[in-house]
Amino acid sequence: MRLIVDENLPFTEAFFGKTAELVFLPGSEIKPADVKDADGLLVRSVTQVNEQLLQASKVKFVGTATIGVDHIDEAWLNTKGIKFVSSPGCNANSVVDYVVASLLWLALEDGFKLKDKVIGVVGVGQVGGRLAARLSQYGCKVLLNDPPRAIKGEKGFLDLHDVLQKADIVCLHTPLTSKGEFATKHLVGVDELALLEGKYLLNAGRGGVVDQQALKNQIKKKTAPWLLLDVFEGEPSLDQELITHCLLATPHIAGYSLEGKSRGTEMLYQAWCMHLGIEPEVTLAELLPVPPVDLLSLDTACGVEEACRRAAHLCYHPLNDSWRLLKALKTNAASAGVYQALRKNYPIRREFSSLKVKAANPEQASALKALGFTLS
Ligand SMILES: NC(=O)C1=CN([C@@H]2O[C@H](COP(=O)(O)OP(=O)(O)OC[C@H]3O[C@@H](n4cnc5c(N)ncnc54)[C@H](O)[C@@H]3O)[C@@H](O)[C@H]2O)C=CC1
Ligand SMILES: O=C(O)C(=O)[C@H](O)COP(=O)(O)O
Repeated sequence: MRLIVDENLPFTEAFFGKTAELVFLPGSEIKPADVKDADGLLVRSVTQVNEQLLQASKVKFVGTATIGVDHIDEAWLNTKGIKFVSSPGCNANSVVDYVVASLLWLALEDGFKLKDKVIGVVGVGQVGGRLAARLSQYGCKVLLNDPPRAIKGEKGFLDLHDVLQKADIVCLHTPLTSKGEFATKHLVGVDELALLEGKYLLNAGRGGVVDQQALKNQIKKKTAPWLLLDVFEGEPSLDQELITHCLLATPHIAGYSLEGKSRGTEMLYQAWCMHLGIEPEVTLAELLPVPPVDLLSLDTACGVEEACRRAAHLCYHPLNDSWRLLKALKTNAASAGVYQALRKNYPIRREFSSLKVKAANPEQASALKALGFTLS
């Protein structure tokens, strides 16, 4: 068995080594000649998997270690009987950690309490659902928009414009789709952006969900929302003018916790074993290293939100990623190269749940638990 593997998938040797010969390639450079004699292909979001790539190959198994599947022509794979698997939810906690860490930073910088804000969540699936749960348990008022769920009769959802009007902070967590009743391409366009003036807009879904040109026009008119963007239209190229305007701009790394990326590999390994009709022998639990900080012990002098912020930023501070991106873009005009290099050399980052926190009082304990930390 021969597997072509994106070199940015962690633990592939440990998971797949006994079952196949592995050929590692940069994901954006995988070509038809590379996959011609392969049995399987393991990718991330940067490989377009379609007829052009696979028509002359004998690949019978394609796996993406990502939640998003907008880089995969699933319909074509289906017609060819090629087994396709994605990794639903693999890095959802990582994205939620990213959002929570970002909002706690924002609250400090802009002088508000996160708990006092109304948060709109657009797209209430694995990511949006977990984000909404954490924030509402923390005490925020959370407004939800998800028409595909609402139309099935599920309760608790509002119309998009209602959410944009009523929320102080809007977080986008839909997939990118361009067909069908609920297509999300440019879901946030001129009219929606007009409702967001003076508010905060965080996008950690896909860049194309926001009409970037409309956003840039709004920036010129000084009516744009404050932006926290992890994803951009046209990646890997980045619009430097837009990035300069962002409060936080990160190179599509919201899902890049070690746990999140590795869970993707583990999910593909389990699907590959099933495809081969063998029992999985390796688990992620035995591969993950011990987290670098064992225990955070908080003092009672630390206020509840400050306690959460300290715990969050001990695990992850989004400003580090934003600073690295801005700095690299200042010294390098080729934004695609900067984007790719930062993602390829991403430092190890652990999820909130990996940190044990000793709270000083019950208020701290319940807020920390709500936001995803493990209480000691
Ligand atoms: N920035 C990053 O690093 C990451 C980004 N993502 C992106 O986040 C997206 C969401 O991930 P999950 O929550 O795991 O996916 P999911 O499939 O569990 O949830 C997506 C939700 O969006 C809803 N939705 C679809 N069309 C909509 C519309 N027009 N308006 C409002 N809601 C709509 C769906 O009904 C669903 O509930 C992924 O598709 C991916 O593109 C995912 C992981 C990491
Ligand atoms: O899972 C997803 O969907 C994501 O957006 C991934 O975090 C993106 O990672 P790459 O595949 O682009 O490395």
